[in-house]
Amino acid sequence: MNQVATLIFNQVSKRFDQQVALDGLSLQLYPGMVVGLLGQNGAGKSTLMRCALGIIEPTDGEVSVLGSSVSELSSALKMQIGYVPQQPFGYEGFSVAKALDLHRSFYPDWDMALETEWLQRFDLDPKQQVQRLSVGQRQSLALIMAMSYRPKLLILDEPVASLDPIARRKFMADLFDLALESGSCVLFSSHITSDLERVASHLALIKQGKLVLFKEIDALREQVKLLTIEEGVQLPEELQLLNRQGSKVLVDNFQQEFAGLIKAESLNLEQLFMELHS
Ligand SMILES: Nc1ncnc2c1ncn2[C@@H]1O[C@H](COP(=O)(O)OP(=O)(O)OP(=O)(O)O)[C@@H](O)[C@H]1O
Repeated sequence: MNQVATLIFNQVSKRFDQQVALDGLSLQLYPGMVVGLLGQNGAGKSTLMRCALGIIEPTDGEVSVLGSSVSELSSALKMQIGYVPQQPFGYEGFSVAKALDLHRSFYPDWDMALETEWLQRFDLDPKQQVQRLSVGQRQSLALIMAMSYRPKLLILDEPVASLDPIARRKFMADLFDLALESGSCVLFSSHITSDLERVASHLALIKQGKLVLFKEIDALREQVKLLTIEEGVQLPEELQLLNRQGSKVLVDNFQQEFAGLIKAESLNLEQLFMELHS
């Protein structure tokens, strides 16, 4: 790939006292990717995102964003990054319109038409006071604020957790369109595997701070398989072992049948997640 990577993690570790939150994690994301980040509670998803934003510093390793070390990002590059945390965020005492006015003033590339369209999509009333919005409505407002300047890197920490199913579906579909249209790279975490399967171009799976799988969603079904094998069978070298329970073996990079293989099953994302953690 000749493009400049939007986000690079190079052997990044983060420890909080004795707690290892990220463990030698390497990852490269490029424009147009919509990357779903999946992992158990406490796996390190938020820590990864906060390192990518420069909110916290890694204990070891390097993070670079849009070609610059994250600790030395210029103001111009910072304006190319959008972020919605798990729990947004201030603007109490403001109406939705006033909050947007203020937020917009920081971003010269703000797309007013996009803002208006998304206010309507989320059915947000510009006259409503921010502190009277429901949790889901606040989340929607935070999303509009993070997306309306069409950032090159958009980081969303469980963006749809508080949205109702209709708003969630719409949001996910729009997110994908927006990324395609503007060449943005999107990194989002979600525990809703069906959303991930539907909209993400890539899956990044983390377990105890380690990246155990990073793959195009379309390649998952073909290459990640739950194998049942005969006792004592040696696995072919090309297979990458993800988990093992007796004769059941979860592998990546499956290519062809081999002697001693009884069965090879494809898994959906939820099944894969369960098998990886069994
Ligand atoms: N500021 C902190 N101080 C101490 N430990 C922390 C801090 N932030 C995160 N951790 C620990 O690091 C680990 C990873 O946490 P993180 O919030 O990244 O997980 P997560 O995958 O986002 O979880 P969830 O799905 O529950 O949001 C956890 O064990 C957590 O307790």
